[in-house]
Amino acid sequence: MINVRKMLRSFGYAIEGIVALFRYENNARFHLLAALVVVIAGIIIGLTYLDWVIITIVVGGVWAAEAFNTAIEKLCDVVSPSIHPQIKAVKDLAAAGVLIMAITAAITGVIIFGKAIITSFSFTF
Ligand SMILES: Nc1ncnc2c1ncn2[C@@H]1O[C@H](COP(=O)(O)OP(=O)(O)OP(=O)(O)O)[C@@H](O)[C@H]1O
Repeated sequence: MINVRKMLRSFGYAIEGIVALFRYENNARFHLLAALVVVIAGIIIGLTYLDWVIITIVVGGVWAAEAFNTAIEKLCDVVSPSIHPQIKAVKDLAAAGVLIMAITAAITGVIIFGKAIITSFSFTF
């Protein structure tokens, strides 16, 4: 049996996590702002249906990576508040995950917006 009440409670905790992520985490706020700029630019330039699907997946990926990274950082700070080489490795790897996803998003953006700009230019001339 699926316990719907338990599912709704878990959903509420996840929403609390999203609110905390964007309220307190500087990098997450930057990624939120970046996504906003992308959406505005996408509307202005008139991206296609498929472009929006890809951008949605990539933006969601960056935010999710940021959430996992923040969770790992917080866990590390509880487990080992003092300096430890393994904690450094864990935090650096978690941060690498975000960077990899952010670079992927940036490359995706260049490809999608590059194509859209070239297409609109070839219409103008
Ligand atoms: N306990 C620790 N032991 C060893 N190195 C650490 C430790 N805590 C942090 N570091 C090093 O400092 C880097 C930054 O860690 P920190 O927890 O300050 O993350 P941050 O990216 O600055 O995020 P935030 O600003 O949200 O705290 C880590 O990637 C790691 O290299």
